[in-house]
Amino acid sequence: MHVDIGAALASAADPGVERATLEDLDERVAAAHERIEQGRNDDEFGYASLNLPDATDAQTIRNAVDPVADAESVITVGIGGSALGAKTITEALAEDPDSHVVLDNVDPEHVRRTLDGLSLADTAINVVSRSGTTAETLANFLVVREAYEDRGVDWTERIVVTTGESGPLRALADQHDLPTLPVPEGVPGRFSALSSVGLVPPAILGIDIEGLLTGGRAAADDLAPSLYDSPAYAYGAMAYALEEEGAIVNAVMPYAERLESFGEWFAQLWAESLGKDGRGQTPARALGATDQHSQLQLYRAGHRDKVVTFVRPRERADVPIPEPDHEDLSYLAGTDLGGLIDAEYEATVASLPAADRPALEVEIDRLDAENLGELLYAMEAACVLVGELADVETFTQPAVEWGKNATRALIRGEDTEETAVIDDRERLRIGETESL
Ligand SMILES: O=P(O)(O)OC[C@H]1O[C@H](O)[C@H](O)[C@@H](O)[C@@H]1O
Repeated sequence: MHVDIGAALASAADPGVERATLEDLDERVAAAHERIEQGRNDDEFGYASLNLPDATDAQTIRNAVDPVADAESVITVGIGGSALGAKTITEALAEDPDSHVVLDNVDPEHVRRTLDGLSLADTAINVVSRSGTTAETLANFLVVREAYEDRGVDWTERIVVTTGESGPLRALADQHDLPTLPVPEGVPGRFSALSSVGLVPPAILGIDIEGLLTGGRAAADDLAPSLYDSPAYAYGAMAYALEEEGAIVNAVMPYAERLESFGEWFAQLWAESLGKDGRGQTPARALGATDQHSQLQLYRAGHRDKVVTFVRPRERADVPIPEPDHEDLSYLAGTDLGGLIDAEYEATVASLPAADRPALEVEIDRLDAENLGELLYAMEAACVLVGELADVETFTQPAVEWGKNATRALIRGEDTEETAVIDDRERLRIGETESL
């Protein structure tokens, strides 16, 4: 993996980072690296995430999924960090991307249609909740369970549960004697892709989970006390410095359909980890080349509050473009779709500094298990570095808890501080037909 920061230097873009600023920042990167290494050595909460490539035992995961390894597809019941890692990995690496279905939302129509469309006898259930208490996950689990029963399929034979030591999900797993994997100690959900939390569906679908861990290990070995020696830290340091210069939006634009969910995973990582104390880049999601034809207008000519992060695999399987039978299309003769998407990538990256707007490039060799493991780990390390530089509590998410508590109180019909806020919130309804 490598990172190119040239198009985000002040000589190329505004907002941009002066080389002198980077030199100064490099000393802070060295100090942050020392702090991160200390945390890793002590397996401290959060920092322990960066030890997962060594700490995760792939064989334990393979043993746990063995009873369901014949499944043709997997349904994951989980949300946020308990779903997005697995979703990202299977979307990128599974032979059939539709073989992994994620029920993270509780939109009833979506849940019903998803279950109706699956052959449940051939579908393994992967239930994941670090806390074991998340309402969406527990509710969907009960619905999924009943769907299996209704179709005469023994769900207890098709399931793997990943959860913590306590909580309702753990209690249910014990009660029904279900195969259960633990969540890793000291690792917040959004940092747990390279653990049982993210690797069960890939293992069931025959993905090289050992390769993912090998890639993670390679990225860990690349962490160094200078941003000039470490692609992950170079990315993190630039993201931090760009935010300081006003780039408060980070639009992640992979040039690979199979990396579309990577943008979703990155968004949670960045937002929940760094959105604190009145700061943090807002992650935006785009897909190359598709969004060149929609969002790019804003990125080149809108507010000067953004950096675009381009991500691409350098090699990919190709599809030749058939000989055109119209002279206006002769420029496509002898080319292929890979050549076209690469040309679009080069053109779009260059188009940003040409409009005085910053871009960062992250390139991996190809989209395989090792390179994906490297990419996920490197982005986690970059995020931890930004947290150190910005001096925020990277590994907590107190602002999310408010909504979770309020939802639970509403469902239970309790009067709490949160429900009072909901009752009292200001409204100015236009075109109201009837009150709820
Ligand atoms: O794994 P769970 O405990 O079910 O949590 C799932 C998600 O819930 C919350 O919204 C947290 O903010 C996320 O960080 C977490 O990934």
